[in-house]
Amino acid sequence: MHTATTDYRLSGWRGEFVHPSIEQAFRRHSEADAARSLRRALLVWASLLLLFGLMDYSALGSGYDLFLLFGWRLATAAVLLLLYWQLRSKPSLVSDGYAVTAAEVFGSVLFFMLYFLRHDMVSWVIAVVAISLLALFMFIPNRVYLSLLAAAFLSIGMMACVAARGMGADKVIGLGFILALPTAVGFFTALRWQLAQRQQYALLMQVISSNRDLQDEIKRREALEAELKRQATTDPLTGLFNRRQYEMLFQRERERCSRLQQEMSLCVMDLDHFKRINDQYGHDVGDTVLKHVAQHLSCALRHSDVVGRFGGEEFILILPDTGLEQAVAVLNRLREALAETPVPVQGELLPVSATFGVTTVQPDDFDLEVIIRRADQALYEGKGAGRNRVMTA
Ligand SMILES: Nc1nc2c(ncn2[C@@H]2O[C@H](COP(=O)(O)OP(=O)(O)OP(=O)(O)O)[C@@H](O)[C@H]2O)c(=O)[nH]1
Repeated sequence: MHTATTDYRLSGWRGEFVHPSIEQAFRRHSEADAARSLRRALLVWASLLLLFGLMDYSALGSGYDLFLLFGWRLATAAVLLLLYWQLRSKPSLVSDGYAVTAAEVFGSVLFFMLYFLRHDMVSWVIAVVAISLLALFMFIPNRVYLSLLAAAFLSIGMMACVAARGMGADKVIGLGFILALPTAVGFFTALRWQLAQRQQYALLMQVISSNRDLQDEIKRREALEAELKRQATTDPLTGLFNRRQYEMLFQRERERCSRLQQEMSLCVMDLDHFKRINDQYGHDVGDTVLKHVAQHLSCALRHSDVVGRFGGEEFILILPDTGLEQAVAVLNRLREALAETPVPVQGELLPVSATFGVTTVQPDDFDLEVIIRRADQALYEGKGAGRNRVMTA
């Protein structure tokens, strides 16, 4: 389960997520892209600044005014390029927005200078200021209110310049209205853009989260399926194959061995005097012994052999690609190892032994019950002959 907040509500007037941690996550997510587009914009801005310097030269010729203007252009371009360079290593500058706002305020001063020094293009300056006001909102993603500050500085500065040149109050106020228009358009466009970006991000996060939940659910179901399969095919106490499973595996191995013309043996194994263990130590100890023996059988036999619990303290061993003589040798080794490995219970070492009845599966042996009965008969004889031995049938 995911504990992180999933409160994707948006504040319409701030243009941000209501929850600060979600807002931060969004900014981290979009930072690299935003920094890339801001750097591109800074480069264009710096290039235009320098390019328009050529027009200053043709209008003013060489002189103090040109040097002043060109000096400011160079200084602004340097600030913009410094920011461009900084953004490469520190894309978080785009999210906090202050450095970009400072650069914008610095760059705005050029318009005031142009207004005073380029008498040939006074009305042009005002038109360019109006366009720049719009552009301001595009330069600072996620910080629409900082853009508003920079826009206010540029607008009020421009109005002050107009007033300083002796224009009447009606002209100054008129200019204020003219500049308020692109500011309002820029502000609301940026606000809507910010909201749209965040809505898209919220959708993306919800899809990712749903996918993750789906993956978790698939994993949970796979584990459940595996567990159900395990329960359906194994004996709960020993973990060995249950009757249904070893019957199925027997048929598969029998067909495979007959196809490859290999021999195959089947053995029934029964613990000796197991009743005594139960009676003397209790049923729980008896269970512990059964688990120990099951573990022993699984480890000692080949991976291709099939070990199942036949019932009670009886086990069934299916040995593919194994003739009778070979099976007897294997089972004798198993028997000896079992007898030599007492089971530790209640601080004691409990000796355990078993009797084995083994038979070879004949080509006309199709019925497992018949084969088991044959092996069981040998086992029965082994019990009668004193137990702890391997008997053949
Ligand atoms: N603890 C435990 N005992 C079981 C389980 N299934 C069967 N038994 C016990 O196994 C014992 C089998 O006893 P018997 O059939 O008399 O055989 P035995 O005592 O091993 O004697 P021999 O086979 O003749 O050597 C009985 O006491 C059953 O109760 C089981 O799952 N857990």
